[in-house]
Amino acid sequence: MTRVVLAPDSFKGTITAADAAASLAAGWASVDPSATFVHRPMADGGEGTVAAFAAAVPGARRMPVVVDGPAGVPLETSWLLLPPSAGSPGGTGVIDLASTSGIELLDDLRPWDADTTGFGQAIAAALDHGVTRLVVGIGSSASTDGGTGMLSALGARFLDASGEPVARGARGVADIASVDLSALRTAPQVRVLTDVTNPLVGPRGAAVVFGPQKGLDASELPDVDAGLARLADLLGLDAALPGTGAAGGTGGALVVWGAALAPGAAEVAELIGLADAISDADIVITGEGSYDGQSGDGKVPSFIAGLAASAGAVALLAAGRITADSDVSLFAASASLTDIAGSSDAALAEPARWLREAGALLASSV
Ligand SMILES: Nc1ncnc2c1ncn2[C@@H]1O[C@H](COP(=O)(O)OP(=O)(O)O)[C@@H](O)[C@H]1O
Ligand SMILES: O=C(O)[C@@H](CO)OP(=O)(O)O
Repeated sequence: MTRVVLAPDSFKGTITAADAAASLAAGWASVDPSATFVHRPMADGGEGTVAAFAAAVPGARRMPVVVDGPAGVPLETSWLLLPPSAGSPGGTGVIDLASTSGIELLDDLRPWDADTTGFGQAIAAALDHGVTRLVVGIGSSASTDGGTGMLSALGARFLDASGEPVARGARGVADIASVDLSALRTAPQVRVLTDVTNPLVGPRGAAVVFGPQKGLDASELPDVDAGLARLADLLGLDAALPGTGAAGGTGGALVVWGAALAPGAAEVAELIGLADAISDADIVITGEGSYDGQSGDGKVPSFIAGLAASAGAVALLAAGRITADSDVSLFAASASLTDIAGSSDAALAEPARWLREAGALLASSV
């Protein structure tokens, strides 16, 4: 009897990690009906982080909240309440920025006006509930506001040269002349799961690397980058610190709030007990939308491959696409939905169908 752990990341824009895991399991079972399955949908701090905790932690409860979404209109979303524990008698609040201020919540990109206010409002709701610990995931954001929206929702004030509050979003960052943190709410224990380790500014910074996917033109990047650099100066933040550039600079804002940043995949794996789940597994299947040259250290698939290797389990990969510059040598076998479906469009259109096929293919390959 084969013991299979399913631990994919979400396939951004097409299928959640939980649904990807279910499809892979169904495909595997069609070839190997006696196999047993443990579902551990993964996340890296970006989209699906709350869902990963919800799937893995008994007694976790979704807490509805209405926030100012990235489109500039109210958004019904939720944060997750984990039961009280020895280290956190008031319970733990899990919030991911992707669910409150994420790029997937937009029909049309708003690079200058989307902001992270909604994320701060969800954090405030968890604090109001009385949680004594926060786990927050950042990534998949719609904005490059340096986390000013989040800090504003927690009591900070960002003022222009005349002492007036600046506009929300990246638009206002350039106008910030002073910052008033006197009414900023006190942070409890906060663990931040960052999906990338980029610094706040410079050629690998939040604006230059992630601004274009949010809709910024190449010609606009230097101004946004310079605004973030000035903001870091005003906040006394080290703009070179790894992770400060996650989610449009929200990583940096969380450091200012007193939080510790940690690479998301490893931290999510630890918090959902993935090593335990893998310890007696024969096979571990992971995956993500695009397995490419950037899928190196820290991303979900390579991290899972390492965990599988240390547990003596066979690691397998299913990805929407697998690019030529990627390293698949970490896996005993891999399956590309694009190859199985015959085209990228087909793979994008029916991810669950092709993930079932991938599960069957992988089961036949070992
Ligand atoms: N079902 C799919 N088939 C083919 N490609 C996919 C599929 N789902 C997602 N992708 C590709 O993966 C990209 C997202 O990559 P992903 O690894 O999920 O996110 P990230 O890089 O932010 O962690 C999408 O832009 C898309 O091109
Ligand atoms: O939100 C962002 O700015 C980036 C980096 O954190 O997210 P993603 O890696 O999902 O593109």
